[in-house]
Parts: sequence; structure tokens; C-alpha cells
Amino acid sequence: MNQSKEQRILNFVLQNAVRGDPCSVVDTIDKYCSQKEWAMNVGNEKGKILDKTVEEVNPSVALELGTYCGYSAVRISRLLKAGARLLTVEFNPEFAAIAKQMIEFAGVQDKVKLLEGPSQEIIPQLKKKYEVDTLDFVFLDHWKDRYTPDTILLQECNLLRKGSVLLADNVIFPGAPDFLNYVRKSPHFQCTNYPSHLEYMQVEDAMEKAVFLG
Ligand SMILES: O=C(NCCNC(=O)c1cc(-c2ccc(F)cc2)cc(O)c1O)c1cc(O)ncn1
Ligand SMILES: [Mg+2]
Repeated sequence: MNQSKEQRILNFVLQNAVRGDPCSVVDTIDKYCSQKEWAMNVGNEKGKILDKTVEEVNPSVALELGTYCGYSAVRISRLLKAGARLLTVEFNPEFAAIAKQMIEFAGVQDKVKLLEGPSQEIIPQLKKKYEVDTLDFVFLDHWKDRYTPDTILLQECNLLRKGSVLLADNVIFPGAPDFLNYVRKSPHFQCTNYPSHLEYMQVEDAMEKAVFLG
């Protein structure tokens, strides 16, 4: 049975990156996806915006929606302080299986919990089942039409506190126009736009930071 692109990315990492070295895993995925096969990782240019935001927030509890192959889970968790954790949600079982191996190879499995299932089912379970009080940081990188309903759901589940930071990928391409509208019009969010480019391409994209004001 011929391999998936995601399996080819993982194999390239297993053969070319350094086990236990998150930076080498991130760099190796970027090398493969810029030279051989495009894939929807956040990439290095937007990845630097992600890094700066994570370092600013220095989260104890972070949530990622849309794990894919685990590129941003490895990228985020490498910056987390001792005892801090990242919960990452992936709906697609094939992607989740790849991401699990990627996270373990990078050696960040003690900081990352991969939750498999639809975000709208997992978010309401975070407090009781996953012992979350509130989230310090949320990276939105899943289906673009889920950004707004899941942002509303996070508020309804009392998972945001004054100062919780949301960072959304792809607000220009593929685009999340309803999300931009929602957070920019809401009195409960302070928004900042970070122009960038689509991963591995010269197509315009951007990330949006939305700080919850309570
Ligand atoms: O595939 C699931 N999520 C990926 C979300 N991410 C994206 O769709 C995404 C897409 C692109 C992209 C850019 C250019 C282009 F031509 C095509 C796609 C870039 C990105 O940076 C993304 O993040 C998924 C499956 C499922 O069954 N349930 C819930 N989610
Ligand atoms: Mg993305």
C-alpha cells in the first residue's frame, strides 16, 4: 500500500534528524517540505512569530488545535518551562499516529499530550477529564471554519482568563474571515495582526493574535 505524504515526512525525520533534539526535527521537516513535498506545517517564517508569542506568554498550560504531523507541537513544547504542558488536538487518526511518533522522536512526549478527536468534543472535556483550570495560550491551526465556533466554545467552557492569548494561523490564506471579523469586533479581545507568508511559498498569509480581556 503506497505511503502517505505524512508518512514520508516522518520517515525523512527518522532518518535525518537527531533523536531527542526538537530543533533538528523542526529544521528537518522544513527541509523536506521546502525541497521535496509541500505540507501544511506552520513553517519557519510564521514559526518565528509563534516562537516569539510563546516566549512572551511563557504558558504553563497551552492548547493547540490542529496537530497535523506535530511540527508546531514540537516547536511550541521546546520552549515550555519545566512542568508546563501542551495539549494538542487532532481529528484525523492518520495525522495523529504520525504526530505521536514525531513527538516521541523529538523527545518532548513528557510535555505534550495528544488528544485525538473533534475539537468541539474535546474542548468541553478539558476541565474535568484533562484537569485544566484555564488556558494561558491557544494556537488555532485546524479547520479554518472551526476557529470562530471553537473560540466561542472556549469562552462558554470558562477556559479563558484575563490575558489568555489566542494565536491563529492562516487568517489570510486559506483564510479565516469570519474569525477575524469576530475577534476584531468583540469587546472581549485585543487583536494584533502579523503579516507573513504561507509556509514554503511566496503567497501572502498572516497570523492574528487575540488577547482575551475577560
Ligand atoms: O486537515 C485538517 N486540518 C488541517 C487544518 N489546516 C489546514 O487546513 C491548513 C491548510 C493550508 C493550505 C494552504 C494552501 C493550500 F493550497 C491548501 C491548504 C495551510 C495551513 O497552514 C493549514 O493549517 C482537519 C481534518 C479533519 O478531518 N478534521 C479537522 N481538521
Ligand atoms: Mg496552518
